Amino acid sequence: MGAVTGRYGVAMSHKSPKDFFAPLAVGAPTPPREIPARPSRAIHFFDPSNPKMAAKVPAMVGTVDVLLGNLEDAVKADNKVAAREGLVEIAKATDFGPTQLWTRINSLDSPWVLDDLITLVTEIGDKLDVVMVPKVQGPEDIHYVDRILAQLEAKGGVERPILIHAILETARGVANVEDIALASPRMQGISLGPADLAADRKMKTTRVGGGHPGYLVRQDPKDGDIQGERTIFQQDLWHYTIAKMVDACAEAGIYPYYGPFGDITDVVAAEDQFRNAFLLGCVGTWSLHPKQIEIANRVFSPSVEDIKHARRVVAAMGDGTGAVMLDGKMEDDASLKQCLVLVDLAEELAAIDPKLKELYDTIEVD
Ligand SMILES: CC(C)(COP(=O)(O)OP(=O)(O)OC[C@H]1O[C@@H](n2cnc3c(N)ncnc32)[C@H](O)[C@@H]1OP(=O)(O)O)[C@@H](O)C(=O)NCCC(=O)NCCSC(=O)C[C@H](O)C(=O)O
Ligand SMILES: [Mg+2]
Repeated sequence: MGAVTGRYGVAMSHKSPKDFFAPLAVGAPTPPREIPARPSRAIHFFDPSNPKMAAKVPAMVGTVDVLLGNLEDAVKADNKVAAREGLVEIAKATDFGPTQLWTRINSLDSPWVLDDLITLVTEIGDKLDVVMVPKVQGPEDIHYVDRILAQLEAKGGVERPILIHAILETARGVANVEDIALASPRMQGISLGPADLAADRKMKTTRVGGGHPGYLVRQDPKDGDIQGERTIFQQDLWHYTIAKMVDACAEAGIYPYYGPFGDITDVVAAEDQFRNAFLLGCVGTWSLHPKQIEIANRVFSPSVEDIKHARRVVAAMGDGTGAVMLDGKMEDDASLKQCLVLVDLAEELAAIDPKLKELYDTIEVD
């Protein structure tokens, strides 16, 4: 098949389904056909060049689903090499048990990223689960990282393919989100990067994620009295982007995440933001401070009430077809499927979280 023309008349070439799943370097591991559903409720960021933070990492193993050594923004330019080397040291010295180890590399237009990839994959490639790539603009960025990872995995003798996670933090990235999600069999997921995205879009916010009191809808005036008391409803600045990202991820069979919530002290609003993302289909969020881990673990685990209801529906639906009445509400094949999303998630989480297992095991279905 010949070349086709994509957006803006740019020539695109086809790849056969067989080639899509072939290693991109001789000796590299075969890319995965499915991305395993591993719990990742909180992706906890730490700066490996910060001795205080680094010292806390070993004790966090088992308390958080993902530990992420951050090399990009929030690490001072003078500390980039120290952060990279610090991550290698921590990874070599730590047994991560059930906790995944991820990294966020520097952006693809930075002078550090090539050394980030070379060092991390050849030194600790066997311990790294996922490489998070910031400021992804389109599938070409994923193809670039995909090929380099394959070359380095082959060079370093890495036996398990390292997965790729993209951050959605440019307007062009949002426009291309479906193509990004489908760009490689290594794609694990996508996170919202609200701070960079706001800047790139020229939104007039100065916060790292969360809402804004000025983005609102006001109740209509009563009896034409525009000066009278009127309720205001603050709106969600991120709804459109998160929903678009969730659809792209669902189509590709990968996982969507909310990103950072920068107001560390406002644990209430952080919980709201995380819950909105959970309800909309995200599987997790970032944690920037230890106090955000507990919030994320709680919000991204189905509640006892949800699981109790879901199991009642599963039991009532028998072979899964037809319609039944439960507590005055109609349940059918489609609501059963929604309930199974929660039941399956509870099982995945219970497998790695003994406290949740105990909690879910005690639920009695009447
Ligand atoms: C936000 C922080 C700068 C706050 O740090 P600090 O002022 O030190 O907080 P505390 O005094 O409350 O800290 C108490 C102790 O806990 C340790 N600590 C703090 N944060 C972490 C952490 N993330 N991991 C492990 N340990 C942590 C402190 O060292 C204190 O220790 P001790 O003194 O021994 O008791 C800081 O939390 C921080 O830098 N967090 C990470 C920030 C980050 O990674 N930012 C980048 C991601 S967001 C982003 O990039 C935007 C996105 O891309 C977008 O575009 O939207
Ligand atoms: Mg960013």
